[in-house]
Amino acid sequence: MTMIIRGGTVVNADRAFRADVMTFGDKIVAVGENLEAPHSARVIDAHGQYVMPGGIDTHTHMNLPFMGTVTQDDFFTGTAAGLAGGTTTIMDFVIPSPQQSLLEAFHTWRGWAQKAAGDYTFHVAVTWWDDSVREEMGILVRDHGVNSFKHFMAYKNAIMADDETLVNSFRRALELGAIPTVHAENGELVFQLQQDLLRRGLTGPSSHPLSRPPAVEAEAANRAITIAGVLNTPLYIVHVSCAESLEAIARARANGQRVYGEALAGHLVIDDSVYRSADPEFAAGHVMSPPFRSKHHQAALWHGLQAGNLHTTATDHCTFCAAQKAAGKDDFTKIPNGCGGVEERMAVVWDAGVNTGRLTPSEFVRVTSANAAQIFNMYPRKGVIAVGSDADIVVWDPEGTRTISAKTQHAKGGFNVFEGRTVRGIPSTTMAAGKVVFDRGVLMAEEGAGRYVERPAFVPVSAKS
Ligand SMILES: C[C@@H](CNC(N)=O)C(=O)O
Ligand SMILES: [Zn+2]
Ligand SMILES: [Zn+2]
Ligand SMILES: [Zn+2]
Repeated sequence: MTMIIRGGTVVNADRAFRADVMTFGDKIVAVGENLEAPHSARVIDAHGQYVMPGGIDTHTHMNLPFMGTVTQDDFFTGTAAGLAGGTTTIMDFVIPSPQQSLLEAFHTWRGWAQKAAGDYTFHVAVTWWDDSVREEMGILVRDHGVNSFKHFMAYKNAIMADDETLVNSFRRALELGAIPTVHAENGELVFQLQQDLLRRGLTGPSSHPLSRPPAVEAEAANRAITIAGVLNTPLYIVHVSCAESLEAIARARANGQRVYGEALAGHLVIDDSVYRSADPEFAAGHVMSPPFRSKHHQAALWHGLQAGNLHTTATDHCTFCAAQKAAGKDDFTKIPNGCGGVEERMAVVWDAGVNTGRLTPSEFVRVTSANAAQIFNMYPRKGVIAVGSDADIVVWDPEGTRTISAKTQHAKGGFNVFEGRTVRGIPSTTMAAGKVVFDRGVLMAEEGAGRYVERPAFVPVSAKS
């Protein structure tokens, strides 16, 4: 099936230019002005609109068993919601329990993801260490297209990685040409601050941010950066939420260290006043880690994106409904951590980034798609409108508006942290693997149409000779 997207302005990370885009099957086959197309081609009118690479969300958790329950969105509903928002690839996480085989967990997650409507790939978490973990990391890189390994420095007594695991795993990742990534919070400090708050009877959701102050995040970010520096490995820090972590990243990068940072759309526009709401259900709905921060930290994150010390935007989409969140109504440490956003990310970043002049359209593409594709070695298959690239394309209406609400969202969970926010700049059409999956408000996601995206290891040049 040939499709021709006519009359739009193509926006890649490097430039924006007037061009038609023609696709055949799941690939882009031509980009240029006034393209000749077969009469049978389906025409998509993009006049007055931008034609951009499909979004890549570097951080989601569909179907995640966590804190005694399972997220509301599975791989179908979660990827379908992403397609409705212009995100055509998600990067999710395989999270083995301590002592569980990484390979066994990988195959379990692969099974869950069969129903995905959009493309997906996995970071694999290293939650424990012995020689078998070392061996299986090699198999995952060599045979299964994994090139990133996640480490939770938080979640003591659950999936927290201690320094022995961090150092061994970082070293192994370097050997394999894979990149280590971290959830940077000092899990011991969080645990003890939580116990202090509970002992004082401060059991409500407003205690959540008090147990995870910025310094608790920055300590772990600094530690991960130091370990990576000593071992000479690259490092990707997920959901950077505070100025102090950003300072650590900026310092490391200024010293030539290869450190990347990720900002969540929620952290960019929502502040910590949500935890002081008189409605505990509303406050609990915003419990995620790291917590939403003050506007001071939000400003720092925007500066980080503009300065090139933050590279990607993501969501950490990890949805729980009110009944699930209520597990912690008498003890905030039992509130399942996580919020949604996979559908709203691109419109929120466009509205708060491009409409305010913080980001150009090309910089928007850089932080919503291209950088993710390059950092995780999916470029130019993903992250660019170019001949030979996947036909993952979002036609973007810069004047279209939408008021975000749980009532109209496609994700499950019945709650939306962006509730009531009106955004200007929304997808009018999303194409995934050459198929129109979202068009003028109508979602046509197909269960199982999504593909697992293998990501080759980064092979040192010397090894090629
Ligand atoms: C478990 C997962 C989702 N939950 C969260 N961020 O609060 C994460 O920590 O990234
Ligand atoms: Zn995390
Ligand atoms: Zn996460
Ligand atoms: Zn429920």
